[in-house]
Amino acid sequence: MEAGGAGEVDHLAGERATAQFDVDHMKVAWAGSRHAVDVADRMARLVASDPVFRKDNRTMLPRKELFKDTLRKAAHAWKRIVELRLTEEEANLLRLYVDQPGYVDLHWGMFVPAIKGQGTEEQQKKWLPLAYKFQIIGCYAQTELGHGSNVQGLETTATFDPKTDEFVMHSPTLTSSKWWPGGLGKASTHAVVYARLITEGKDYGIHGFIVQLRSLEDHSPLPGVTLGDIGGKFGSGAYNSMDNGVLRFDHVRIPRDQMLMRLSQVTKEGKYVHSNVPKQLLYGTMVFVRQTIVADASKALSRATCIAVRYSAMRKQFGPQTGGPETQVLNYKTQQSRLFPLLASAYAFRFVGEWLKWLYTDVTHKLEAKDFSTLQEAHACTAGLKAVTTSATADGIEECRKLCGGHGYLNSSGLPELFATYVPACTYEGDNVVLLLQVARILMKTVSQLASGKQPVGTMAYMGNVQYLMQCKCGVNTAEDWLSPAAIREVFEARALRMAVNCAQNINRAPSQEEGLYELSPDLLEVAVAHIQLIIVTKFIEKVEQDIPGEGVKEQLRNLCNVYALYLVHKHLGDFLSTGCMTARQGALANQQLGKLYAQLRPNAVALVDAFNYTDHYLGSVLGRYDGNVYPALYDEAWKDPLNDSPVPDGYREHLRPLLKQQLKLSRL
Ligand SMILES: CCCCCCCCCCC/C=C/C(=O)SCCNC(=O)CCNC(=O)[C@H](O)C(C)(C)COP(=O)(O)OP(=O)(O)OC[C@H]1O[C@@H](n2cnc3c(N)ncnc32)[C@H](O)[C@@H]1OP(=O)(O)O
Ligand SMILES: Cc1cc2nc3c(=O)[nH]c(=O)nc-3n(C[C@H](O)[C@H](O)[C@H](O)COP(=O)(O)OP(=O)(O)OC[C@H]3O[C@@H](n4cnc5c(N)ncnc54)[C@H](O)[C@@H]3O)c2cc1C
Repeated sequence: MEAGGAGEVDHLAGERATAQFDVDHMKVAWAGSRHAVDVADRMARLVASDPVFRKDNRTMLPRKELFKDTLRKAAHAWKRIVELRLTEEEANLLRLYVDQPGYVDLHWGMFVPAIKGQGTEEQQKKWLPLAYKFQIIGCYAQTELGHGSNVQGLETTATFDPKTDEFVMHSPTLTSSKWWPGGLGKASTHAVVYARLITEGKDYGIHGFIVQLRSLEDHSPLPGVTLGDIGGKFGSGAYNSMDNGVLRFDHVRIPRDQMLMRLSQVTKEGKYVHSNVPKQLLYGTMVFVRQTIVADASKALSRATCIAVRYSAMRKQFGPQTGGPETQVLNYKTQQSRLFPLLASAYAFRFVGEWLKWLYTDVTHKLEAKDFSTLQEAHACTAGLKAVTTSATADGIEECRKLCGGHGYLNSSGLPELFATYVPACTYEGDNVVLLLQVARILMKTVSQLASGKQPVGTMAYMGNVQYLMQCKCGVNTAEDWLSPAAIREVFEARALRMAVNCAQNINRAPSQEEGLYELSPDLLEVAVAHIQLIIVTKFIEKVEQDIPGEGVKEQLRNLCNVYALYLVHKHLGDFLSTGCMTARQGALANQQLGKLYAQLRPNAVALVDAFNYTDHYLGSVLGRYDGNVYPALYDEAWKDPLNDSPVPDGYREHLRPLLKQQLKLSRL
């Protein structure tokens, strides 16, 4: 927990004293409201003080024990949620702070939303109460051994039999085996299974079905159902607590009313009826989860930067040539230029995540009123932001590990496990490249419609300003000019639009649209990234323009926003120069200003990560401790490794002793 207890020394007190803003108010800005800070605080402390939720031994547990530990924690969490009558908000936070991937994530995160989004009212009435009380455990079984990205390529079949009013679920090939769903391997009793609907001899494509997989009596797989875990995954601990599973059906029968029938129905005679709604609503659960993944990116990156900032403030290496105390590594300009953009990105992702949640809620309300006009915007924003934020976060966690030097490589730093747990976010819920290509295709469509005078809306509205943005010149003359939000916004808009228009022109030169899209797909990725970065920068600017209480809080956020934007200008300078948005001199001025911003951020760095309000339990890092007392913690942690249980290791008698004795004999010859 945080420092302040009797006898504790705050080794970072000096750093905290230099902060130029009110940390308590920054906590509110980060969490979204005073209420959010208070609830999070209570739940984090509840978890941290409960011995069942201990996790410092997690990377040393063999897989079977780790899995059992996950079941124990999930059951205990549920017991506490019921005993304490926690609200949904409190329960979600409690699960977050337990911080161990497990079947409950998929049960609450995908199974329940899939039924809510795609089930009829009657189906929701039947299944949701069972799920809410954990009388059934569900997962989301979409991906197969042969196809994940290409959902329309899935092979599992659900063939309607009008004689018995049932669907027959079948896995016709090895590649049709469901493969990857979390919670499927060992825990789930039910799944929402995506399969090709076949009725009256016709294949109507992919639809969702609720299928019971295991007995509710003894948990054994039901007849015709083959189930198992797909095996160990990257890293120690990490995502290995999750039972990602394999599932095969051998002509398994389910009642007709277990097809999720909100979007389309099959009558008892076998007639297929599609409601008058876009087919893409079938992908609604993925859109929902992609939106939550953006919020999670800021959590993961803020954890990593919290560890790296605190440790860098405490770690010292080298000193002035003239002697004197050694230098805190956080004072090295190279350390700042690697770390501060990541800190700024954590804040940027937090605020764009907040905005995306608003967008998602708004679109959901419109869909309920049968207004589908914002579906494309929701898809483009969730897909693109999921891709850009998860890739940057995965890279950022690894950079934080390097920023902590050798100690960052130890499991006790928390960073290897954080990375191993986080990195599949670049793949699940849509491979990032596949998702960015979706965004790019929508951008290409928007460009092609500009000539007809159709005005783009939402986050693409800037493209309507094509006449101006295609020829405008950046007005920056001094480094300080880069502090203008209007100047920043304009270069990001001009870069994104010009890249999109250039790409569209190149595609038009190809023999066919399809060939053009295929040949230019690497360029299309960059077009999508430029557009999504514009959204993140814009939402950060808009956040800073709001009324933000607390001494110095707005100034710090403005500084972080400028760091984020100018770091991107520096990193993608090639784009900005090649599209003619700015000159090389203006690029140099941006970099000059970035250096000044880092210097202003430096005295606030530790307080800016304190504002995340993470307990030591949640951080799970000896390097990121609130009190900065790193060395005794590192030293103590080493002795907890099972290898140190005895001074002479197992295996000495069989493998070391004979070797050493033989060397002794040889030396006597
Ligand atoms: C409290 C919450 C806690 C949450 C905790 C969660 C923990 C997470 C743990 C991780 C679990 C992981 C789960 C999974 O991974 S589940 C499996 C996810 N799988 C995927 O994401 C597959 C990706 N593939 C796809 O989405 C589609 O196949 C793809 C979009 C790539 C292609 O679709 P399709 O074959 O239909 O073809 P098109 O590209 O031609 O698209 C046709 C039109 O549809 C539009 N479109 C596509 N997707 C969507 C969408 N989602 N919404 C709206 N519209 C969509 C597309 O733009 C095309 O439009 P046009 O016809 O106008 O061009
Ligand atoms: C930890 C984890 C948890 C998961 N949980 C679930 C779950 O609960 N439920 C579930 O149903 N699924 C789950 N999945 C599966 C996940 O959704 C898929 O792995 C993901 O959608 C990627 O699909 P794929 O594996 O088929 O990759 P592939 O599509 O085979 O990707 C391989 C490579 O091909 C590239 N590629 C593919 N298509 C294109 C294209 N059109 N253009 C250019 N490049 C392309 C990709 O960029 C990638 O580099 C999980 C996966 C992981 C790793």
